[in-house]
Amino acid sequence: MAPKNQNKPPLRTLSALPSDSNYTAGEVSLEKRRRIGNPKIPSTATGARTRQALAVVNEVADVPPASGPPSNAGSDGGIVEFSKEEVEALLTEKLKTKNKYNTKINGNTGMNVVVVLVILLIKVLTVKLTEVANSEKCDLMSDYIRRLKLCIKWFQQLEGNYFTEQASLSGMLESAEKKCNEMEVVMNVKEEELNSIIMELRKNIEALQEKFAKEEAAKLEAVDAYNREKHARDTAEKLQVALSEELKRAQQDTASANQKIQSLSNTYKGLQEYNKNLQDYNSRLQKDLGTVNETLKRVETEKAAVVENLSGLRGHYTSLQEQLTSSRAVQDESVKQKEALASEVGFLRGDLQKMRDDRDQQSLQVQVLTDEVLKYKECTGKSIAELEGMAIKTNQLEETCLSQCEQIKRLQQQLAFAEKKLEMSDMSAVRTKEEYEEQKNVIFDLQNRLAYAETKIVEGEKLRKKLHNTILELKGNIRVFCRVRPLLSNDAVSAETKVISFPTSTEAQGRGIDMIQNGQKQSFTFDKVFMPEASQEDVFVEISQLVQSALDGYKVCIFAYGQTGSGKTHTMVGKPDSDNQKGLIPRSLEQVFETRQSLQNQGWNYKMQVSMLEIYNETIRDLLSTSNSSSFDASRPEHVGKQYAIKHDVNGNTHVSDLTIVDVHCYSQVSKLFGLAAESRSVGKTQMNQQSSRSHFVFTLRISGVNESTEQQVQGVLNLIDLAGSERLSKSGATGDRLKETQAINKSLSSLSDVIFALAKKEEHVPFRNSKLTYLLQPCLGGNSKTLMFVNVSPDPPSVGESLCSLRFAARVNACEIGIPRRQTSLRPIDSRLSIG
Ligand SMILES: Nc1ncnc2c1ncn2[C@@H]1O[C@H](COP(=O)(O)OP(=O)(O)OP(=O)(O)O)[C@@H](O)[C@H]1O
Repeated sequence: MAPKNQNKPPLRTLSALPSDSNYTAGEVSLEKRRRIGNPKIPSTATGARTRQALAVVNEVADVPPASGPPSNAGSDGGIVEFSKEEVEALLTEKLKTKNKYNTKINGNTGMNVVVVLVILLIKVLTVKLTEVANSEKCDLMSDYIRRLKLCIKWFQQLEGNYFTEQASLSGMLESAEKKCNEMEVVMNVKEEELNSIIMELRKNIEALQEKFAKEEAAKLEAVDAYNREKHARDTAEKLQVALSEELKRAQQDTASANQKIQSLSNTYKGLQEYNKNLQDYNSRLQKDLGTVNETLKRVETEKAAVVENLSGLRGHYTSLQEQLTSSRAVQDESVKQKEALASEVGFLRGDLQKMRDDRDQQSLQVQVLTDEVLKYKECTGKSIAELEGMAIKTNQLEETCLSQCEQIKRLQQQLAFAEKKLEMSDMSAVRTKEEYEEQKNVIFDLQNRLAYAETKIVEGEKLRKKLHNTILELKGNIRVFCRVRPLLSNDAVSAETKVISFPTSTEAQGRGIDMIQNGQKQSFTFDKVFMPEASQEDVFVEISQLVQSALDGYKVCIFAYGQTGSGKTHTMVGKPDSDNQKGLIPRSLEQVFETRQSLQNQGWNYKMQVSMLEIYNETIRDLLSTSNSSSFDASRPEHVGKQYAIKHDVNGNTHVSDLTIVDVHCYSQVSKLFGLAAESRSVGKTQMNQQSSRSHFVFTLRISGVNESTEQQVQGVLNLIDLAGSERLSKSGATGDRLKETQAINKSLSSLSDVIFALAKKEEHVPFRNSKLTYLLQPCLGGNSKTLMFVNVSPDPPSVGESLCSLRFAARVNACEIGIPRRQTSLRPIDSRLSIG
């Protein structure tokens, strides 16, 4: 970096200052200073003035003047200028004349001139005072004093001028320095500006260089492109030339083909004309044939006329005979002429003989020549054979050539056809590509829409699940349906003994049931009451939503509760092979598999597992175990060691050890499993429809669903249970094993009832008795699980007591669930039989 003062303007020396008015005084003062303080400076310009000034002094001091007298000599008011020499002369003069007054002055030559002069003046005054008497020298002294005064005055003035000049110079110097500083600031600013401009310019240069490089590259590319284009153009031109030649040939071919076409068309026209002529001819012939036929007819008529004329002609014949004789006379004359001519022929024959002789000689000559020719021919025979061979070969080659030419033509035609085809396929490929691009865009659009629709579906599905669950929750997580079976043929039927009726009031319609016992009517209300005529389908419609909940990942438990023979098995199982009579279990499974199929499109993949067990006398039996036989025997080796222990994990899933769990993919598989289970039940298949079921049948479907696209997972359980029929111990009259059986059933039903009842009341503490059925179902009964209880009722009058028992329990559950306070219900406490342990 340049030093700071480098850019400063050079300071002006006084001598370098311009000669404008501001500096005039300075110049004058400088000149004066030179004259006074610097004796070395030659001052020829001031020589005249010096002499003039000295002249004034010399005139007074009696010094011979060099020029005329000074203008202001002797005047106190005028300013007399003194040069250094004059001042020195003045001092020297004084020293010469008055050396005795001041001997120290020589030693003070270096003092200030003014001080010296003042001292001198004082001394002179002193001398004047002391030596006033000396009148001779008085005048000289007074003159000398006057000049000294003048000199002092001049010096004072000079000094005053000098100070003012110094002040003005210092002011000028300051202003110059100020200006310099300002200038320096301006210069600094300008320098910065210039630096920034330089930077910008550098950047511009770099950008321009980059641009230049790019443009250079672009130019090179353009040159390359130009070269390529040029090359392409050359080849195109060559191609054009070749093509134009081909075009010419093609045009010639076209012209010849046109000519051929012309000739062919001419021929065709000729043929057409010929054909036309032939047709005309044919028509003419047809016409002629007509005319000939007419002529023939005419000829026939004319023939008759001719026969008529024949007689006339015979007369004419005789006249002709006469003409014949005259003609014979003429013939005789002609014979004579013939003889004359025959002699003439004899002469001519002699001439002919001569001619023949000549001919024979010539024939001999020809023979000789022919022999010679034969010899030649023998000689050339071989060559001819070869020639012929060659000719044959040539012919063959020509034929080959012709066939090849034809082949070439055919190939050329094929080539042209193929080229056309190629062109067309190129065009179609371009079209196909365009279509492909369009299709791609369409597919992309569709994919976007699909993704959007899928997200919508997923959202919709979530909403549906939520709403579905909300609806079910509003309906109640524990619901109770009552189903009354129709009277059977073996039921005791009479109009008077009708024990069940259904209220028709708006409030209770479809939900209420009245039962009469001993003339007293008892009313019950449920979520839904199915009358005897309700079909299996009607019942299923009401529970199908729960099946959907199981697919949505909830635990669902549907069971049928009721007295023996009230229709539990009919409701839950029915006749699986009959479309109308199949029960809830087959229908639910059908729905599950149908829904699984439809949900597959939404990305859901379900795994289904089935297990079926029976709880008989508080013993769990695996109905799908292949080792099962028609009757259960705990002592059998295959049954030994299988504990079927029930365990619940932290996730609320139930596991039964050793229980057979089968993966199923369709309803038919489950149907087969039903057959297997039926054979394994404690009541044999053949006895199933005749005997009451004395065990609880638990069908469990575990549903694991994964949706990979939405990364959702569900774990649902569907328990479908056909409970054993309840029976009063007092009524059953059972003893021994039958008594044990009934006690076990009652105990488990009582336990289950207590749990459900507690859940319905939303009690925090759920009672649990030592019942395997209750323990097995426990996770499926509480929390967010959905429970549906069917209370099956028989309309058979002898069953009224049992029916009332079931209805009371179910009605209480229902009343608790829908929030009716316990004291407002007119229901009696649960039947004591349910507490029997
Ligand atoms: N809604 C109905 N319609 C027609 N018949 C029915 C109906 N309900 C039950 N039945 C018939 O009544 C009889 C007894 O029914 P079911 O065996 O289902 O009773 P249950 O309650 O299962 O008896 P248990 O407890 O002794 O097993 C059967 O013959 C059955 O076909």
